[in-house]
Amino acid sequence: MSADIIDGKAFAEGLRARIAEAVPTFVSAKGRKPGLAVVLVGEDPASQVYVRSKGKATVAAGMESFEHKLPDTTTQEELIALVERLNADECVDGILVQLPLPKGVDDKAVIAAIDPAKDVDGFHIANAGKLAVGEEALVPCTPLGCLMLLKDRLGDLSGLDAVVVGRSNIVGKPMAQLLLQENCTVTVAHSRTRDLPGAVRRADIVVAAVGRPEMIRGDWLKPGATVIDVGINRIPAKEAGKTRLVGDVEFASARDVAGAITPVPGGVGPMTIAVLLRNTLVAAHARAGLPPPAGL
Ligand SMILES: Nc1nc2c(c(=O)[nH]1)N[C@@H](CN(C=O)c1ccc(C(=O)N[C@@H](CCC(=O)O)C(=O)O)cc1)CN2
Ligand SMILES: [Mg+2]
Repeated sequence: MSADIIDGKAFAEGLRARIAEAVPTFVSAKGRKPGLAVVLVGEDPASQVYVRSKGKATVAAGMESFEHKLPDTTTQEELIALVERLNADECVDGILVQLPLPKGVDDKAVIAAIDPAKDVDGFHIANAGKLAVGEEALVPCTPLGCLMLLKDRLGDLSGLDAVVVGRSNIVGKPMAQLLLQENCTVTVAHSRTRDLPGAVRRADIVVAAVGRPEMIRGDWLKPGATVIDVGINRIPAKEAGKTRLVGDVEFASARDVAGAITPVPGGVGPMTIAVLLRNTLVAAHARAGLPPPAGL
């Protein structure tokens, strides 16, 4: 058996097109574009690439992009002062502080300063709490993107066994909450789980978000399982001095056992930015007292 490949890049392009079609409704109602402010502190090369992609995607969707690039000498107080200015800016519907932040800046304190209504990353504890109790919330982009791919592939998830490998606040925990809301039986596994292959083998749905290159192997999987690989790990390639990207799942062996699998790159990654745009439009509508945009 060879698994179907879940094309996250194509799904993300479709979602971005639907967002671009929905934006004019907001513009006609409010007389301005929805606005997303992205804050980058320091010179991390990967973060610079992600921030540039977010800015371009925002403009391509017909929204306003406000980029704030600060030196890595920026203090926590200075960063929080900027967040507070963005909270007060009526033209800003979404605020995103790119992670990781430089050493010495406490990301928890910075995220806590963001107005929860503008928290398009869904990282604020007010949004995390709402998600946990099943209230309307802004939901972290990567897990919401994973859920969209799962529902597109499987339809109703009710009653399925799901394992989430990884318990981060950004992916693992919100992913587990989203799957619970879909009536899955959810196991959250992590580095101290005693029998990780056993937990994975029981699952119809595997979401891998541990940050360990190719850790989950094909012989751990239940035949026909749907595998969502959140890992983005750069490892040395065969050619000297070169690197390649791999996920947390060993793709070659998993492909022979799974029913469907996301590739790395081109699976979950592109969904993160598409869902960010979706969350920005959702936040803009909510702030304006408009009904949520349909079909997103
Ligand atoms: N404030 C935030 N910081 C970070 C987030 C986040 O959601 N909010 N997520 C990651 C980085 N990230 C977006 O910020 C991101 C990572 C990866 C991709 C992506 O499309 N990856 C490609 C591969 C890219 C490559 O070739 O290197 C893929 O998987 O196909 C998009 C966004 C951490 N910080
Ligand atoms: Mg993790």
